Amino acid sequence: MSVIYGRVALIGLGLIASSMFWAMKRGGLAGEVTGYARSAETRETAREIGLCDRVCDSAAEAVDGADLVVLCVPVGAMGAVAQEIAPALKPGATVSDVGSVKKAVISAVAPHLPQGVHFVPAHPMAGTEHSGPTSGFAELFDNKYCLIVPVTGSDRAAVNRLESLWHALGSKTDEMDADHHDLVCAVTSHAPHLIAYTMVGVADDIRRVTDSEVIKYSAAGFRDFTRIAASDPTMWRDVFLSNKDATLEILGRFTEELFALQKAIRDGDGDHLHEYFTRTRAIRKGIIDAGQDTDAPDFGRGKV
Ligand SMILES: NC(=O)c1ccc[n+]([C@@H]2O[C@H](COP(=O)([O-])OP(=O)(O)OC[C@H]3O[C@@H](n4cnc5c(N)ncnc54)[C@H](O)[C@@H]3O)[C@@H](O)[C@H]2O)c1
Ligand SMILES: O=C(O)C(=O)C[C@]1(C(=O)O)C=C[C@@H](O)C=C1
Repeated sequence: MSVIYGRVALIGLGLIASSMFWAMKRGGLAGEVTGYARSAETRETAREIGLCDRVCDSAAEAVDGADLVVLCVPVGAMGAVAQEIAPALKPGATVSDVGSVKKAVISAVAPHLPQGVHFVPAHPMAGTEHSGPTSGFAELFDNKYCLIVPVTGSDRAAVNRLESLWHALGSKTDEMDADHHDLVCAVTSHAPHLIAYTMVGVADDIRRVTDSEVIKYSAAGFRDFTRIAASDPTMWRDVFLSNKDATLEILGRFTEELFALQKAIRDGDGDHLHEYFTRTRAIRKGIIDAGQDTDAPDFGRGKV
């Protein structure tokens, strides 16, 4: 593959930025990648592990001369970071982000960007429960979607160039508007995380009664919940506070359905439970048939 941006700056050196860096190196997609993180400890770790060609001690220094700047900080920090880097941005540069919420990030970032700088928000639908500079790996984005959320007046050439970077990082891309993005992610990612956090919290309360049995006897189902519930607290606090409306809408529907299932159990309404579980099983089969569960081992195929 060939160089897509001469100079890329990554602001915030955690899971997503480090994975982008290793994937850019894998494909030779950037001439030079600079990086900046707020904490001196993170910058030191980045230097030690060779994360970024040059780790800078200020955000302004990192973005100086960059053709692409990617904001990889928690959603609640995006506005302040945009304000900090704005005076140092090169005219004609593209600013993008990888935030899990789009409407709030666009409102926080766009007002700070000078004329002549292109803003192309994006969101890779890929991650793990790990965070920090040592957690990234080049394959994270392979076969995953990256959602591109152009803003009003986004320059087409800048959007296409960013999409070509995500393709070269291994991802498929789709474009959508911010409202739609935030609703889709509330369903597919944000509400599920809150449910996992809650379930693990409930188990932790019960553990005090049953000693360590909850962990000792937990099989795959609960363990998967604990993986999700181990995700970074700062990141997820910011996601819920920034995608309030869509998350509350989905949680409202979730609660209604939960109550209906609760009633079916109390009433001994097996038909209701069976129909419901048959419908959800078909959804899983649809995902696998569409080849979208790239993490699923073969045991899933053909059996559901
Ligand atoms: N983790 C995921 O699964 C995932 C997936 C897709 C998108 N995202 C989004 O990507 C972004 C980064 O997430 P991550 O998982 O890489 O997080 P992370 O916690 O691994 O890394 C965040 C980095 O930002 C730095 N940081 C925090 N505040 C800062 C500030 N004000 N200025 C400069 N640096 C600052 C932290 O020190 C850390 O290095 C978030 O907006 C998140 O919503 C995360
Ligand atoms: O795989 C995981 O651990 C994730 O939580 C990744 C996940 C998701 O919910 O799918 C988390 C947040 C994102 O913004 C995008 C992807």
